[in-house]
Amino acid sequence: MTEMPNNPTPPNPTPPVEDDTFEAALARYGMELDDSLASSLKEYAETMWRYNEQLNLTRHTTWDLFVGRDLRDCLQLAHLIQPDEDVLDLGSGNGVPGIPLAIIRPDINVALAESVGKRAKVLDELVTELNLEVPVYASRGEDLLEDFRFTTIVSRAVGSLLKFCRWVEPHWDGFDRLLLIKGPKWINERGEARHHGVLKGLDLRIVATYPLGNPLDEDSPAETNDLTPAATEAPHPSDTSPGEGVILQLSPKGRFA
Ligand SMILES: C[S@@+](CC[C@H](N)C(=O)[O-])C[C@H]1O[C@@H](n2cnc3c(N)ncnc32)[C@H](O)[C@@H]1O
Repeated sequence: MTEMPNNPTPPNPTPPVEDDTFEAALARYGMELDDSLASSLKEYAETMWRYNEQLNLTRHTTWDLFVGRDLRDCLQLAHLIQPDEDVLDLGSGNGVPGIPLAIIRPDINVALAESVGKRAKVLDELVTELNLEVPVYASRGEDLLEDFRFTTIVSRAVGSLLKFCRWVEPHWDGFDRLLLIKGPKWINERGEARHHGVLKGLDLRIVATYPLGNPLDEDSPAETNDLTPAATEAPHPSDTSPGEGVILQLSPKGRFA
């Protein structure tokens, strides 16, 4: 007769793992992408995560974070760019938003600027591996504006509004507008920028707002499938809830009437 163990193995306390696949995360966030676009974006994330094992590029290493934060920001941004624009991603780091933007919008020209040489080298290898025609500059983005012209500079998680305005202030002839992806703290950043007078002569508009929460979290703001940009007129700050992401557009007054 087989002896029963004294201490039988307890039931596995780990809760059932959610379906952690790209496709399941897209469905959770209500994003419908065509198969070839989804496959290119998935390839980007998987390749970037592989490089992330050698060099710290991102902390967004689950499909929920990639889809809910990185991809959501990039899809919002993609709606705001006109065909044929020359776009610079300033402070590209892991390639967000520039690389997904180049994949989503093959009709525009995207370049990446990354000031840390090792990261720029990895970005260069990454775009080569993904067969993307995206130049990577190992340089401070604002310095590139001495030699190149862009229609739009895009950026996420690189510097406060104050810092950005100071960096690009001497270079407004080198580009038409800035599109900055920001979280709820943008209102404080605007206060700081105003306090230092760096917004004088500039138009600041909110050109997109969208919920940041996880759709599985009941406390998070309601998710919508509407990826169209929100109003182009800046609403009152209280119109954006604490859980919202925004895209801010800055341009010299009167440039975009
Ligand atoms: C926190 S990471 C953000 C990366 C990515 N944009 C994202 O949203 O995940 C900021 C990156 O910007 C780079 N950086 C900071 N200032 C820069 C500048 N003036 N020009 C180019 N790169 C810059 C840093 O080296 C770093 O890799």
